[in-house]
Amino acid sequence: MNDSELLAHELAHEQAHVDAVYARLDEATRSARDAAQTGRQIFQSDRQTWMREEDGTALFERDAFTFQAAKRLAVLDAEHEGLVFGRLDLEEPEEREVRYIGRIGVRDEDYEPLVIDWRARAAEPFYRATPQQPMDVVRRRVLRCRNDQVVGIEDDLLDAESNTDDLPIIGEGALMASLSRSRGTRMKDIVATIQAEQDLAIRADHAGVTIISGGPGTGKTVVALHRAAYLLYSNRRRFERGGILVVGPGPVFMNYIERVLPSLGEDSVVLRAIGQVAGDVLGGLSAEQVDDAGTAAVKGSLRMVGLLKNLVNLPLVDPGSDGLSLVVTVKGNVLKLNDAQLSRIRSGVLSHQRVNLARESAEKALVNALATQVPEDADVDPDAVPELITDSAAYRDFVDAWWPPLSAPDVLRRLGDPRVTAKVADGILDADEQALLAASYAEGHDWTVADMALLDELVSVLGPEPIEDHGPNLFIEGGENVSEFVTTADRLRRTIENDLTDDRHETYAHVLVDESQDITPMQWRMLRRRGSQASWTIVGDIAQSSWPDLDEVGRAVRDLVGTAPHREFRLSVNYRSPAEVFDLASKVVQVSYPRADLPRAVRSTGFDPELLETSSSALVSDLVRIVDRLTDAVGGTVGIIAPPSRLDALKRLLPPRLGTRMNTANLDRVLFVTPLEAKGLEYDAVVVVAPDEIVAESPGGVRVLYVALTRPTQRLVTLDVDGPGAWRPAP
Ligand SMILES: Nc1ncnc2c1ncn2[C@@H]1O[C@H](COP(=O)(O)OP(=O)(O)OP(=O)(O)O)[C@@H](O)[C@H]1O
Repeated sequence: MNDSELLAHELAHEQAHVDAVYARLDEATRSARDAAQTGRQIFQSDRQTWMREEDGTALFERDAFTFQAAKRLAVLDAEHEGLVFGRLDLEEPEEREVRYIGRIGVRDEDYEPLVIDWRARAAEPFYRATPQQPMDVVRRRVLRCRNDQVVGIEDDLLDAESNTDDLPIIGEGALMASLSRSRGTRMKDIVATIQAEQDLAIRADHAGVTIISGGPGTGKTVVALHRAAYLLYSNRRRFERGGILVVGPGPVFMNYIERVLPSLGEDSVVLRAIGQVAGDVLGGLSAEQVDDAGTAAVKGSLRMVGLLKNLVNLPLVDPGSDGLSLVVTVKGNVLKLNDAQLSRIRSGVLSHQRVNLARESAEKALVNALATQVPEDADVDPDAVPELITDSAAYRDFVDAWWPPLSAPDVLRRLGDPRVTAKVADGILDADEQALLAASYAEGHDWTVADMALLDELVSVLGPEPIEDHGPNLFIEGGENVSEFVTTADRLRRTIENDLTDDRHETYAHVLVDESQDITPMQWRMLRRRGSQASWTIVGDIAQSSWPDLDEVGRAVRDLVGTAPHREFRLSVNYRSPAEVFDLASKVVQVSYPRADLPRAVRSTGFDPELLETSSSALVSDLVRIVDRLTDAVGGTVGIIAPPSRLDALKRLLPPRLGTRMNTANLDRVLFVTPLEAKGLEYDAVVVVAPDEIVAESPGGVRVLYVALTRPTQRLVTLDVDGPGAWRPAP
């Protein structure tokens, strides 16, 4: 057989197995549908009985495994590259064993595995076996499928000693083939080509804190997402019920990664940009806008904790020159509390209760203090005094102004008044920092990402705002959906048990934080409220941090770890950047951050980065030419990474001029982002506009330029404006 006959023969052979898997799944889908139907009928015929989905399923235990597979198949994303993607040929003492590996496990009628779930122990050798330690694997085969058709095969021979006459070896390796494919606007899963060091991090124990570090392009994000899928597989009860939260830097990034988990058959993980995390206690409020570097540094700092406490304690009512006072007349007796007495009552109550939960106690304390002033010989029934006080208009008006329910946004907005900021920030922020803070809350400002953590902090200091009680809602919507029925009942029970002392944070059993080097200390506090009982996966690279104080970043993670069990993994290979590009990027970052963890780039393209120059007036026309050329040169995306001060103008001016040369499909391949928005993303070709301005405009300086330079998978062009560029490394 010649090579192409051999390939055709092998493809046909693998296709036969894949066909058998799909046939079995069709059968299982039918039986799953019948099972759901029967379950629903039982549920509907006896609505008084509590019916759990598991109980319904138990009726069909004879093929529960395949039933589950069919259920999970329903959530598998259509964009993935095939349900079955791998095959292992193992040398067993008796005979050769063949194992097929896939996104989900499937068994035949005799309960024999047709496909093993990639997360199962039996699939481990697919990822871990090496020629040095073959783990009994003779040949590892990656199958490339388009829908249910096998279209390609890539083999690795792991045990060269073994007799492989019956095992032909095809292709040049799956990893390289996968890395050189064009990138689209969505991240793809790597389930067919996970590397051994990545596999260790994915399958690490769930308890405590798992830290995954590594330079740009080492697969930290994609590994973290596969870890979420692995945790659900290995401990589904705990993590599906308790929930897994994945936090990333911004909405563009969240859109970029959102398809990975569905392509692995998982849709129960909550993905949130850091500006959306506090939405659970803020009525869904979220933010995308970011502050300028100086303001962001102030708002992210732990010093805000003390400042916000001062803010909450600052009375809302203007005390006037004589200070606050409360005067009530009861049957001709004048009762009075002065400023100092009122302050004492306020701090006494707040020493053990939060503002929004303490109004009742504060009123009790006020009434007691006033009642003791009624003379003993007064002509009043002592038991009637409290009611006489609380009925008086003077008392009611005073209490409403002195102790109103406070909303976190209203409280934070008070910082827009420089006099308020000066009072609460005295001894905490210097004058310049106070001015930045006050200016950022001036009339008409929008909430920023950093504000979300401050609002969250305020909610936890204030306590939840009292909500109007309309009584529990006993009507369940969507009654046919059995699992929702249970969830609604659970929620109801929780509300009754926890009542008002509940902070209403959503909490999770596992929290996975990506780009953790950019999480500010205030944001860590916000995240920890969502994971007080959780285990954690923390992913990041300090050398890409845009936060000015790197020690603070390290301290925040150490605090989180505390005494919990923890483990660290370092990923050492850069799968994204061509060696030519990464060589330049490493030289740039090392100048300002010599400790940067630099991975080894595995690919080279033969194209050196192009370091070009232009002038402000020629910038747009030069960019048009460059982008035009790059869209021809690469099959996927072209990213234009520009400093924030230039981005809007480029977004406006460039597309109309590009449009005259390109069709719409090509225009969709051109994307405009700031370096901060580019975090975690990648493009086939990248133009970094005005690198010196990127350094100057970002709190992280050169580290943020490093992020921009490490985004391309194939071509890099830098474009200095009005000068040769101080950022360029010495030749
Ligand atoms: N084992 C693998 N097989 C195929 N592709 C991989 C593998 N590991 C990583 N990649 C690819 O390398 C690229 C970089 O991965 P990822 O974005 O997860 O890296 P990262 O470490 O988070 O990068 P950064 O820190 O720069 O954001 C992605 O295109 C990813 O699909």
